[in-house]
Amino acid sequence: MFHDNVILAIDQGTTSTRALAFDEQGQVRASAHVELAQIYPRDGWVEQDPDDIWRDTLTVWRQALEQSGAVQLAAIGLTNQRETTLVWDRRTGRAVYNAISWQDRRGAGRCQALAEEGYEGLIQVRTGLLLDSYFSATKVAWILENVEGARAAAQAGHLAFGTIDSFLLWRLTGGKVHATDATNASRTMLFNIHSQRWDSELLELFGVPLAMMPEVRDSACLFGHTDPVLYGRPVPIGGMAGDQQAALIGQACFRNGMVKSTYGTGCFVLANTGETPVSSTHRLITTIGYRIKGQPTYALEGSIFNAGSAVQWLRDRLGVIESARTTEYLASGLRSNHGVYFVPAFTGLGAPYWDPQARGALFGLTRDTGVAELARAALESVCYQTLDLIEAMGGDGVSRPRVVRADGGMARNEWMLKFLADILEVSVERPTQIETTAVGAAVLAALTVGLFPSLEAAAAWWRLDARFDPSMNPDYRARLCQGWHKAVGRTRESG
Ligand SMILES: Nc1ncnc2c1ncn2[C@@H]1O[C@H](COP(=O)(O)OP(=O)(O)O)[C@@H](O)[C@H]1O
Ligand SMILES: O=P(O)(O)OC[C@H](O)CO
Repeated sequence: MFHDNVILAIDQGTTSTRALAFDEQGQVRASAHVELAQIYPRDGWVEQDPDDIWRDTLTVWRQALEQSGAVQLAAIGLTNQRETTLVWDRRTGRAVYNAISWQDRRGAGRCQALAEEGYEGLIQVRTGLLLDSYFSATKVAWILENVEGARAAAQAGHLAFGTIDSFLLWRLTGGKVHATDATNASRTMLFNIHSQRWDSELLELFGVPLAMMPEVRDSACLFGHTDPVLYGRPVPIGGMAGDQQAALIGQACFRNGMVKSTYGTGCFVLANTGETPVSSTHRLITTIGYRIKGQPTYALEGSIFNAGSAVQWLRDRLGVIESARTTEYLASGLRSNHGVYFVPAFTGLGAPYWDPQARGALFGLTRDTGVAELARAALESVCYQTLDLIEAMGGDGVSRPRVVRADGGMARNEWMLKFLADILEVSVERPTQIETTAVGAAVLAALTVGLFPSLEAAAAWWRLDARFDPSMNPDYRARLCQGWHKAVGRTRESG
């Protein structure tokens, strides 16, 4: 049935939009990507142009499909940067304001005020999230309060809210379907992760009418068909999930306790915690990993805001390395980091610290410190930050995994993966396909069109490329980790 057919995964990310065409064995037949511009209207504000997002989606779809040489497009799976918020007019399909990015901090004051009024506990219990402007609630509230006529139009039922998945689904189906999946809903701070419904009290708290909200569906289901004008015939859209949850699926982390860690600009570690949500006392997020046939599988998540961005900074701002790849050669040329630590808190520290005031710092510099030490310290910082998350998860009762599955662009760096294994004291596995986000979206769509009998069967698409085992002397490791924690402490004091 699938011979010469492909499943198309569309991955609408923060800095780029990608499409990958997968064959029935899970092999990538073709891919295309386009960079997405960010708009910075004010300090702390980050937006994107909804029409760019839509145009790029169609461009990468067409390019990938053309290159794949496939006879038929069997189904589409969507995955997306999460939390980014859009409000559009159902009558025209046009967004009433730019997409407000997950990175946008304009809702911080509102969150602070709500925290002072004592809402943190309620929000954590209902949504699994920390009260933070990272999530969608304060973004949609801002649009309703600041875009002329928005509130009245929303009350009259003309406006629709959605994260990027929902917006693309609306456009792809020609304005026929307004829905999202449970993983994306769980990032809005308006969704009750226990009842699996929009929370009326939270909607009221943020002044968001229920009529604006998309229907919440399973991550794998027939969301709708594309408008025939797009491909000549309707194509089923069979899967949707937020990008980090899609990576959990793409990494085949289907059993309770399995952990994946994605290293791109930032780093997101997710542990599958099974059918019971684990409530964190260590400032991690409880989120929906995926929902299949009405049954949610929960995950515990730790987000690090700066990982690959530390390497980018060395390359683009300091200009001391030619490419991200050279960090591997530089780091492996040293016997030790000579006490140099880099805390890349460019935009504050994420989990488990959640310190927006902290700023980046370098420690332990001497006259002998050179580019190699800086490059190595940047790579090491990503590993130490992962350790902090794994330890926080341990504190929340998630037993230390035996293996961490790593992916994302930075997982190309083998020196880093070996150091990660040493610091975590667990094995690190890298799959052959490090674009696991797209794999996850394709898996969900493939499940819906009957390529897999169950989600777990999609583990057949996961193939090991390389495994890194820990071998560092425990005392030496303990000294290194101590140095890191001292550096983080000093960074926070100086913020
Ligand atoms: N070999 C490498 N060593 C270290 N860092 C790398 C390497 N290759 C890519 N990176 C870093 O990984 C990031 C790119 O990963 P990618 O998954 O494409 O990111 P995103 O999807 O967040 O834009 C960049 O920040 C880059 O600096
Ligand atoms: O687009 P990415 O890969 O940077 O991922 C963004 C996350 O989904 C934000 O929560």
